[in-house]
Amino acid sequence: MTPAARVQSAIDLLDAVIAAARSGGASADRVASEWLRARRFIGSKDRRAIRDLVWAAIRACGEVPNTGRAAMLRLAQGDAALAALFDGSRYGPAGIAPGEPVADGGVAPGWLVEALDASGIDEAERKALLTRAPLDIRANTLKTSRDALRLRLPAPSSEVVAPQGLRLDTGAAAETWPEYAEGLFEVQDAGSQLTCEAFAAKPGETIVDLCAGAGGKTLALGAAMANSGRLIACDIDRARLSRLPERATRAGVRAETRLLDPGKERVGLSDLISACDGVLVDAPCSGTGTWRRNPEARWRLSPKAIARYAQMQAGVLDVAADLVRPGGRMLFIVCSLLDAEGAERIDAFLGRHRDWRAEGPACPIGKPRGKGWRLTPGADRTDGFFFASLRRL
Ligand SMILES: C[S@@+](CC[C@H](N)C(=O)[O-])C[C@H]1O[C@@H](n2cnc3c(N)ncnc32)[C@H](O)[C@@H]1O
Repeated sequence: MTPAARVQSAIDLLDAVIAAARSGGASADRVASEWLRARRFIGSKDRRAIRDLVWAAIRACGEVPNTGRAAMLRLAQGDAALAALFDGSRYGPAGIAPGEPVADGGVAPGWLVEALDASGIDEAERKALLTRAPLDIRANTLKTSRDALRLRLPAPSSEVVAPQGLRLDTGAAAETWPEYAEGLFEVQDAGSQLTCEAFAAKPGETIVDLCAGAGGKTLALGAAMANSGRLIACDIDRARLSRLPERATRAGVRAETRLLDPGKERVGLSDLISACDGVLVDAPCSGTGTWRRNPEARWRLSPKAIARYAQMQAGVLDVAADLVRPGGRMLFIVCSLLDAEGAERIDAFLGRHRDWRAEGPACPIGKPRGKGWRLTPGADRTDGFFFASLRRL
């Protein structure tokens, strides 16, 4: 493929990503995988170059662009070599017409920039939300140690502040390595690892991971508990939860799974009311802290969506509160940096539950935010998280 043909392919793929974002369809990652699967004739170097162009264009556009070409033109505004590829060559994009529409730049839609600003995320931090994320892994202490793992890995790594964390170069194909198949490590952002550390699950405890999804954090809790005690992973999403047992088997983690009925969570959890030492609430959220990995997610948000997430967060917090024994604890986590999904949710929870107190979560990096704690890509070089540690009196 010529460089210009790669640009035109990236424009075509962007059109598909934009259409999916507008209609609430599949994520950019899935759209790209399907688009490339249907074009097997495209070689691996070209695929990588097309993907890189598409993701760079997504990062460059704060609002959902009208067309893939307008998005690519926005990227080309800061890149003369890219602009020169709009040369009308065979398979390449047509030349740039005078006054041709260019997509808006910026970090995010205006209302969202304002909401981040009001939540103490300044311009430098907002820009950091769109940098490329490193690839972090967590040594699985059920099977190895961080030092032993480091010696076995086929690529260089550096230690991160999370006690079992290692950082690899972006793009390392870690999930294809035999050490991954053996369950010696999991791919998990260092910030996510630190939230699990802050929860401090211990052997012998009864722990519920209420919003377990496919088990990213469940596996870390299982390792911390050394498979002693009871670990119950719950979710309302059958497809996500069904991926957990296979991952747990690979990691050697013993965990029960429970599919809950939305709105009737307490029915499915009736045997665990006031019976848990701890409940982890990794609540559904807008994901504003994970734009480094999913930059197109910011095209899909709306004030209404944030309000819906806030309502869901209040709901799962109240369910979790019923499960914790007196003296027990809960850790609320969101990968969002908006106060509406973080500090404000905790204030509202404490207003509804007078028998609960917030405790400063133990974390070696980050900053306090309201009654919780925050990790940010700019200051902490992790995904963005808000988390709060709560104790039942
Ligand atoms: C942030 S994701 C969890 C990610 C997961 N803990 C991990 O580390 O990979 C939030 C999850 O909450 C689930 N969820 C939403 N509402 C819920 C509810 N009422 N009860 C339990 N889970 C819920 C969603 O299906 C989603 O899987």
